[in-house]
Amino acid sequence: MMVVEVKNLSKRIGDKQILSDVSFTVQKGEILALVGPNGAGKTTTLKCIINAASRDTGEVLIFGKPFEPSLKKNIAFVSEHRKVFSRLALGDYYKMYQALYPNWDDLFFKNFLSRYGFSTNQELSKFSMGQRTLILVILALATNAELVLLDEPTQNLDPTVRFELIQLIKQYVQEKNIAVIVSSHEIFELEEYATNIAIIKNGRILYCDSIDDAKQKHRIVSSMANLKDAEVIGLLDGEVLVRTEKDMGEYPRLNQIIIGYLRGKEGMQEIKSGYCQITDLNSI
Ligand SMILES: Nc1ncnc2c1ncn2[C@@H]1O[C@H](COP(=O)(O)OP(=O)(O)OP(=O)(O)O)[C@@H](O)[C@H]1O
Repeated sequence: MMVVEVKNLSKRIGDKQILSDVSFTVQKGEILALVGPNGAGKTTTLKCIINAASRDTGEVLIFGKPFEPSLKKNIAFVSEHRKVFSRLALGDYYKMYQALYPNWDDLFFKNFLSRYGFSTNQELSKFSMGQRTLILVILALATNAELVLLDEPTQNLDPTVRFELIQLIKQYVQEKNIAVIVSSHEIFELEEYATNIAIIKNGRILYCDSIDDAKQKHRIVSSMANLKDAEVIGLLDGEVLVRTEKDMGEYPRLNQIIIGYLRGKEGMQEIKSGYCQITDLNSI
């Protein structure tokens, strides 16, 4: 079932085009990773989905409908800046979320509290940035909302907590059959939990697909390979990411697909007669 449909979203601020014709969909059971460099438009896209930022053109449908306030109880969002109300304790947040979200999963949240031993009397603003990130992501999952948006959910987390959180997100999506959109720079860890990928650069989606299909459709080949039946996507160190239906080269890992699209063909002198030549890989 379709949870989010983003159709041809464009947005300009002043004379800067922030988003250009952004389109993708997210279904139940999917974890879509929105990846791209700083300033690519990831946070703006998330904000447009939850109606926290305006758009110039395009459409966003959530559960098949344009945004309306009643949808809020079915959407949870963890923002990039982890802003929290000063003076509100973790216990206050717990009560607030419980009241706002009718499907609140109390057992899940209580298990989390006992697992980490966090005091509900401590002000949320007094937790470390990593602890605050963890708490806000767990609060978002405990809402049982059918759409969860997480901006950089593993930022500032130590490796153990990061691993546990990734497992929790994965397990939670599978068990509850919800949809998650994650904005992330952590391209090496995405393979562990994302099911779909949307690569964004300069406000444009360069590629969007399920990760399994993306791997099927691309190959890593030598820079001197015959590329007659392949579309060159981008350069990796000494190798090339290509899109092809031919069984050539090796299947890529997700991070190679992402880097290939983000780097593009820059540094490639020319592609002629089916062969590509690399000029200076160190310049990429
Ligand atoms: N309110 C604003 N006024 C002016 N420019 C803005 C505003 N909000 C965002 N931008 C610009 O829009 C672009 C996209 O920003 P956005 O925060 O969506 O990127 P991002 O991909 O989330 O980046 P990061 O990975 O650094 O968090 C940036 O160039 C940013 O400077």
